[in-house]
Amino acid sequence: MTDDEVTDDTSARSGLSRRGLLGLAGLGAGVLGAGIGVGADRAVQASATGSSGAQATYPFYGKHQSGIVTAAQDRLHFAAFDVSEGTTRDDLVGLLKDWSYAAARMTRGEEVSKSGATGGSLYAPPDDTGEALGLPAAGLTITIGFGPSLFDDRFGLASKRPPRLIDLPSFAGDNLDDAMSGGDLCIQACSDDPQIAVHAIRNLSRIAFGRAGLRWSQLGFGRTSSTTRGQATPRNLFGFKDGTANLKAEDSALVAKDVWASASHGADWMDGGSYLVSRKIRMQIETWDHQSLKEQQTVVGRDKGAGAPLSGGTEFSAIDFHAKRDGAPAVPTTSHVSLAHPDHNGGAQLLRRGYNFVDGNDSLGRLNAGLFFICYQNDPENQFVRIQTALAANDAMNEYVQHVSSGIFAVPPGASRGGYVGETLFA
Ligand SMILES: C=CC1=C(C)c2cc3[nH]c(cc4nc(cc5[nH]c(cc1n2)c(C)c5CCC(=O)O)C(CCC(=O)O)=C4C)c(C)c3C=C
Ligand SMILES: [Fe+2]
Repeated sequence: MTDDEVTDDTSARSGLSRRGLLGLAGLGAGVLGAGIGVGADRAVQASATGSSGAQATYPFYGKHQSGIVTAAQDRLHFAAFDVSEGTTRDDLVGLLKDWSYAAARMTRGEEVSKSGATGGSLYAPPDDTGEALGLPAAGLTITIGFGPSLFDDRFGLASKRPPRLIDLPSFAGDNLDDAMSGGDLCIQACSDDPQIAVHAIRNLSRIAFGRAGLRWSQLGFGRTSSTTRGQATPRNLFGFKDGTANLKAEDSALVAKDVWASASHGADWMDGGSYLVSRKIRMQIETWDHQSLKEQQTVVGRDKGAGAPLSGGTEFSAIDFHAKRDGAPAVPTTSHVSLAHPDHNGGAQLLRRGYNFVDGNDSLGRLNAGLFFICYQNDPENQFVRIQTALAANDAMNEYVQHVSSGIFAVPPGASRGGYVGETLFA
């Protein structure tokens, strides 16, 4: 636990709102009358079995939301929502309170409400869907964000839009699917157990029923970045170590400079928050697999085995952009790491937190696979946009990748104990 986090306790709100319970019922007041267990104090059934990793829990309340510098878990379920027509500002606040209440419980390994999957009325749908019963939280974090569209004229938030929550420009080579992009709200659920991450999104979607609906969602596996020095660098679907030069939680001065938003950035309510950019990047893995090892390493700019820069050394050696091989730069100027490196982007750095994905296959028998890229920063224009502009123009990797979905979200600071994510925005 960092100094910025506070331990969760049970002093939070006493239960889901009536609207949240209606969402769980999926119907109306008649069902409520049938007796959903509002506030019923039944024992939570999540058991404490499994490995020590599975036992990991991260606090929901704190200065920053968990799921940003938290050691990247192995699985992801990411969801974007649109607020439903007719939803008022008060309804939206109610939704954020309900999400925070349920999220705080789930991150402790509890069900979404006290009556949960089996403790309510026999004649009403249970509050919790039940597939996480008996499973530990497995390091579940639930991170909530607000898209630019939330700051239109529907909820009186236009004047509160942070100047750094920009609309992303289009980049060369983009092939974005609008239906899989954007969204008023997002939830990033990460856990070391895929069932726990899916359970979180499924139940938060139910709670939102009538107030917000799922716009798009993405499952991910095999984190493609380390976010702490204690983690081994994982590999992406090109088979390369990914995350070597990532910002790490231990780099506290850099994290403070590059990740956390501050009141001085033009939106007081974002102090302690961050900005999330998501890009679903399809990777032509069959084409890649036909390339020689030399070509693959030339594209990345690193060695495939150890992950060392092509200028020499070991995985964590600094890249020497002046080193020459056969009279040419040892790390090609069009290699991915050269173009993405802070030295070539005015010092810009990102905290990357992406995941591999495989969504079945296409009609030609090619895997629909790639990287669901997620990064956090406090200045998307001068961080993600700057780096992606350079990559889109010249990256040798472009021959093998295509961006198909895009999102940007303001991720507010963490909730105060018993409060809710977004409380500083609506204060
Ligand atoms: C705009 C930001 C980035 C996108 C989009 C992106 C896509 C992408 N990356 C890989 C694989 C690797 N990336 C690596 C390093 C790296 N990538 C970015 C940014 C984006 N990548 C940065 C800032 C860096 C670090 C550069 C540096 O400082 O050296 C690496 C090398 C290992 C590492 O340092 O993490 C790999 C491998 C893929 C496959 C991909 C899209 C599908
Ligand atoms: Fe990269």
